Amino acid sequence: MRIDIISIFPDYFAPLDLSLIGRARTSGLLDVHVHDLRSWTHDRHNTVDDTPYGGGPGMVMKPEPWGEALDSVIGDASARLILPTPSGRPFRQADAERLAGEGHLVFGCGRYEGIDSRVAQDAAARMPVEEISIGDYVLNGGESATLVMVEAITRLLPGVLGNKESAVQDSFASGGMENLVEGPVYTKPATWRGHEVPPILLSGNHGAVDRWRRDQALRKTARNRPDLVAAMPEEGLDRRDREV
Ligand SMILES: N#Cc1c(-c2ccc3cc[nH]c3c2)n[nH]c1N
Repeated sequence: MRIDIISIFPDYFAPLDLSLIGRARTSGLLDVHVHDLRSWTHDRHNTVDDTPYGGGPGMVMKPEPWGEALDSVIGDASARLILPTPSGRPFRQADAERLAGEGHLVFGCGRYEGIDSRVAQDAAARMPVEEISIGDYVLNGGESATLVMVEAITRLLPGVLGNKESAVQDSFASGGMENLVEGPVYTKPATWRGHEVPPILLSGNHGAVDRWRRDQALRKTARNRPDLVAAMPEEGLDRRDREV
């Protein structure tokens, strides 16, 4: 997979040199390029914003630099443009799984009051464009959202997660624990500050451990995410599972 990221704060993406994603880049599993939007400005102040038509507070990102940047970065017809925005469709695990199957993703990181809307309109004539939000809270720009989405997507690529990590047991992952959050996890020592590891986990009875883990995941989901429990089909859940 190739990922291009366009931002006025390219240094924001230094974390993509670290850990599993950094290793995936080094090994060639993942090809990430970060671009400074100001590279496509031509005035002495490298201007990327201007006042909004119709008035109102703040500034809007000018279309010209974005148009030139996207023309330059998107050489192939297979690219998909992702625009993080608070007004976008909610980003879910299913989106991460879907986008992990793409060959080329381009992330356009807005700032200020956003990017001139004609940029998405113009791009949509040439490629799929998705406006996506990572949650119902306000950030100062699209960079944090892009980091979140890049991590959620690229960790699913074959070979990125090592033997020590697993995408199967994750919260929200498919494979029988859909729509459940993860239950509690434990490691050595068996006793720590008087706290014992649940004996079932030391029993060696894998069937009983799996049932216990699903029960714990259901309980935690009911406690922390009653919205997910309410959305579950009736079969497979008893009254106790719905108790907080
Ligand atoms: N995704 C997302 C966002 C944002 C966001 C994204 C882009 C810009 C550009 C200026 N302000 C922004 C906020 N806020 N909250 C989210 N969930």
